[in-house]
Amino acid sequence: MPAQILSGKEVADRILADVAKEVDSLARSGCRPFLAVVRVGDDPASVAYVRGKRKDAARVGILSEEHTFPEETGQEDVCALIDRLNREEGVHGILVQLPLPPHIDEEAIIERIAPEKDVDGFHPVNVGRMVLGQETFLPCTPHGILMMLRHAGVEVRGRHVVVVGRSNIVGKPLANLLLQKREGGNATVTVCHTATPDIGSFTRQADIVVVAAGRPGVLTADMVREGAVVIDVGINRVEDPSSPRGYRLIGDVAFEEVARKASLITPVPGGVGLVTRAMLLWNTVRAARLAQERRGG
Ligand SMILES: NC(=O)C1=CN([C@@H]2O[C@H](COP(=O)(O)OP(=O)(O)OC[C@H]3O[C@@H](n4cnc5c(N)ncnc54)[C@H](OP(=O)(O)O)[C@@H]3O)[C@@H](O)[C@H]2O)C=CC1
Ligand SMILES: Nc1nc(=O)c2c([nH]1)NC[C@@H]1CN(c3ccc(C(=O)N[C@@H](CCC(=O)O)C(=O)O)cc3)C=[N+]21
Repeated sequence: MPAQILSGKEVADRILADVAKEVDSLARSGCRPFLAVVRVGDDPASVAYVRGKRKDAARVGILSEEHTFPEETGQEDVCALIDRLNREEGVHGILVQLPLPPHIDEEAIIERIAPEKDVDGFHPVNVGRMVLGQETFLPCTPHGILMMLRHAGVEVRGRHVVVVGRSNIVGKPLANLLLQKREGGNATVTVCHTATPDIGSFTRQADIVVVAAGRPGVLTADMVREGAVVIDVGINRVEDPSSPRGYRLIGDVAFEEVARKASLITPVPGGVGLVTRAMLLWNTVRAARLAQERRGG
């Protein structure tokens, strides 16, 4: 039986409808949510992300501003911009696109962002709060994946989830959220990475496989159990002269063959990425609301 497609569009549209309502309510009290995006260089997945965010923000009435630096920009210039954005009352969310070029100290940049404006949920304070199960900005991609599973009626509790990838922005926080003793969690979680020998021996045991490796073809049909749920996070560029941009985006999963075996699978494009964007705007309106409350509004 070929898999059903778990589309990100439907999930994202629902979230964005809620976000738009919250934007209206904030606007009535004189507050317009504002997101600042900082990009250094031209990482392809970041370019795709920025393009999509701008579109979604405009659609729900969130103001967004992009600061784009050339690849060779130094640490101090990026820090100076973050300091300024931290001070600006009208800026509610700050997102620095990752990865940063190798000469820039990524950790120092993330720590520079005021935690209350860290709509990515990457600041150590927010990561700590998340791990402890406290209220905070949840990282957008892992949170979006939980929303997609819930939307599709996929029960996570008691299931074995195998996550391929352990980055700070996807794999690690996702594994943590799935593990937590609360709604949307309670899974048994295995995390694979480049030091894992024979990843297939783990993914074949999974009820749910999430792939966030950043390499096409990391998950093939022989690596999944019949009826598994497959979530593809990867965003990879492949040349395609027939497409207007000269390239198209594909995920990390060998989609055609895996779809023949899985029960449910997310597409790329049109999957996790769209929901990630919606969760970011969700965090942005929440940051705006919290800022307004702090000012006594
Ligand atoms: N759709 C969306 O919303 C988003 C998509 N992305 C995309 O998802 C992908 C992953 O992103 P990100 O987590 O930031 O990437 P990173 O490159 O930071 O991390 C990749 C992780 O995957 C592991 N890995 C890489 N290759 C393999 C392999 N062949 N087998 C097993 N493990 C492997 C790495 O292991 P090790 O730690 O050992 O190096 C690492 O832990 C990228 O394509 C990115 O563009 C990212 C964020 C959001
Ligand atoms: N600080 C930071 N936070 C991130 O969350 C972050 C990041 N840096 N760096 C890059 C990766 C990648 N990422 C994507 C999110 C959505 C789409 C997305 O919207 N994809 C559309 C396609 C868009 C298109 O076609 O251009 C889709 O899959 O349908 C893509 C990529 C977030 N990331």
